[in-house]
Amino acid sequence: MSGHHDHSHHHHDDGLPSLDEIRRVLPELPGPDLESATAALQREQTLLKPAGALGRLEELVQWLATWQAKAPPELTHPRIVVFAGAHGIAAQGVSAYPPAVTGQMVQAFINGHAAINQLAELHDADLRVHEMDLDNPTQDFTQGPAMNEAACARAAAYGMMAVEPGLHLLCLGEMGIGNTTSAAALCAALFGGPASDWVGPGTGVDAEGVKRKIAVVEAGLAANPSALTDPFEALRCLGGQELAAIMGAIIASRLARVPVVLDGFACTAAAAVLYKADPKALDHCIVAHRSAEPGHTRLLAAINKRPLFDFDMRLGEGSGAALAIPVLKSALACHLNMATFAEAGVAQKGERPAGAMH
Ligand SMILES: O=C(O)c1ccc[n+]([C@@H]2O[C@H](COP(=O)([O-])O)[C@@H](O)[C@H]2O)c1
Ligand SMILES: Cc1cc2nc[nH]c2cc1C
Repeated sequence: MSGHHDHSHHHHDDGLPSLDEIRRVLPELPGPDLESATAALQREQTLLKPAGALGRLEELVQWLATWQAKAPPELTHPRIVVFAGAHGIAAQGVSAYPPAVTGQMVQAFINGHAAINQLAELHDADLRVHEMDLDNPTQDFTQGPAMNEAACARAAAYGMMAVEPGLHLLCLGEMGIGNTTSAAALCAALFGGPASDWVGPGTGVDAEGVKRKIAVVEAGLAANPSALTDPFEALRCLGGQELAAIMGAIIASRLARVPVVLDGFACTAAAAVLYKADPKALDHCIVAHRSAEPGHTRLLAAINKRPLFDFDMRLGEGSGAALAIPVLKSALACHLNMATFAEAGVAQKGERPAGAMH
C-alpha cells in the first residue's frame, strides 16, 4: 500500500466516479430477488389459464418482480430516457443525414414532434431527453480515441444520474447522427469479426455509404489498438457520450432496482460493454425488439438476448423500448387482476369431474 494519498485510480476532482470505479461496482451489483420471483410464480400458477399459456407474458412478470425485488411488481411509473450525443465521425459522410440533425431532433423531442413523444404520451411514460454536449462532438475515432478518460467517465456518470429509485421501469434510447458507425466499431472491438459483420445502412445510406462505413470502422480499430484490450477502453475509444450514458444508466438502474428495456442497435451495443465486462450485468435488462439494422441480430446472439418482437423498426430514440411498455402492462394486468381457478369456480387440470361415476 502506498499510504494515505493513493491517486492510482484516476479519481477526478469533480467527485464523479472514474471508469475504474464503475468497473469495480460490477461484481457487487445486486442479484435476482428470488423471494419476489417465487411469490410472483406462485400467484401465476393459481390464475385462470392453462399452465404457461400466457407464454412470455408470464416470464415478463417474473422478470419485473425479480429485478424490482417486489411481488407483485408495479408499472405505474415507467420512464423513457433518450440520450443525445454528437459524433466526430459524423463528418465523414457515414450517415444519410447531416450531423446537425442530432440537435434538431432534440428540439423536436422538446416540442413533442417526434415518434417517441407519441409513444410516451400514449403509454403514460415520463419522457426525459438528455442532450450531451452537442456543441462538442467526440473526436473522430479514425484519428485516435473518441473520448479521453474524463469525458467518458463524465458521460457515464451523467447517465447514472438519470435514474431514480421508485421508477418501475426504465426504457433507454439514443439519438446521434453517426452512431450506428460508432456502435459497429464498438461491436467489432468487443466481439471480433470483420467490420462488414457489424456495419449496415443505419438511417439509410446506400451501398457506397456502407462501404465507407466499413472503411471508417476498420480505420477506427487500427487507430485504437487498446480498444481490443478492455470493454471500457473500447467504449472510450470508439463509443460516444450517449452510449457511455446508456452504460451508466444500466448500472444505476440495477443498483436502484429498476428493470431496464433496451432499444435498438446503438443502445444494445452500449449495453454490450457491460456484458463483456460481466455477463451477469445485463440480467435486469430485456431487449424490446430486433432492429432492422443487420448487425443487431449478431449482437443479440453475442449477448444472449432474445428480443420481444421484430417490427422491422430502425428509428432509435427509444421507440422500440417504448413499445414494450404496453406489452409489459398487459402482462401485469393479467397477473394482478385475473381470477384464480378457485375464485372463478373453474375445475383445475386433472381435477375429477364433479359428480363423476367411479
Ligand atoms: O435503433 C436502431 O436500431 C437504429 C438503426 C438505425 C438508425 N437509428 C437512428 O439513426 C441514427 C443513427 O444512424 P446513422 O445512419 O446516422 O448512423 C441515430 O439517431 C439512431 O437513433 C437507430
Ligand atoms: C429524422 C431522424 C429522427 C431520428 N430519431 C432517431 N434517430 C433519428 C435520425 C433521423 C435522421
